[in-house]
Amino acid sequence: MSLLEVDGINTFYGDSHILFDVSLEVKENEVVALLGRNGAGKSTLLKTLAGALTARSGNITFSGTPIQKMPAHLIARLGLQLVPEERRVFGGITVHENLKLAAMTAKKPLSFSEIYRTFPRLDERRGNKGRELSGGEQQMVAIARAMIRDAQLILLDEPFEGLAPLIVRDLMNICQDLARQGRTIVVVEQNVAAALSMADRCYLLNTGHIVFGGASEELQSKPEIMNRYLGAAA
Ligand SMILES: Nc1ncnc2c1ncn2[C@@H]1O[C@H](COP(=O)(O)OP(=O)(O)OP(=O)(O)O)[C@@H](O)[C@H]1O
Repeated sequence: MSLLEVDGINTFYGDSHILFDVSLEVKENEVVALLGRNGAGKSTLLKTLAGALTARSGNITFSGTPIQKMPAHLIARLGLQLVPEERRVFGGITVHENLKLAAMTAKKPLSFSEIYRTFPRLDERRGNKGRELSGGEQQMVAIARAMIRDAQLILLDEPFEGLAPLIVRDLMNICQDLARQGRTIVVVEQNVAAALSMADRCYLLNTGHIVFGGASEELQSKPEIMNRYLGAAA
């Protein structure tokens, strides 16, 4: 059984039908990329998985539990955490305090030493306020918060947006480390090259429909699909 099974979900904003019979699966320890042009429905899909939006039909099973009707905070407690695009790091408190707050809402938080081993940069910056951090460091705090809550599945919405190439590389390494440590990652990213280089598999969304699902190398070997659905982004 896969860690996450999504079967035929349909999501709406009011009357606007955004996701059409979306099905996919994510296995333990995988890094899976969700790709597609602006407006394809990638963020809507992540929000539906995390319970921030409710699908009007279809099923979502996480670790064997049906979650499609569950509120977001309960889904988070089961071990599925969304790291939203805005990062939402508290600027007025330190890195360590940001992590402490996240740990307080966890069922079984990880130790700080474990977190700082994975994020040595945050160890160096643990006494700095959130607002003093670079964009890349804020992204690390956002991911570390999901990790300290012992998330099994971490959904990352455009984690590399606006970041310099060197910090993107650091973050990619961290994501691959997390997968090696037994966590599973789904990443939505406009930086197609970066997403494909870190993902084992990928799904391609076009106007709310899945038009490709398979190994990252398989997609890379199909330039006609890359051009048709990703265009200049590829
Ligand atoms: N709150 C909302 N109310 C109504 N429509 C929305 C809302 N949020 C998004 N949409 C619409 O849903 C569609 C999918 O948006 P979504 O943000 O999921 O796409 P995306 O693939 O993540 O694109 P991007 O990379 O631009 O964020 C778009 O047509 C968008 O205009």
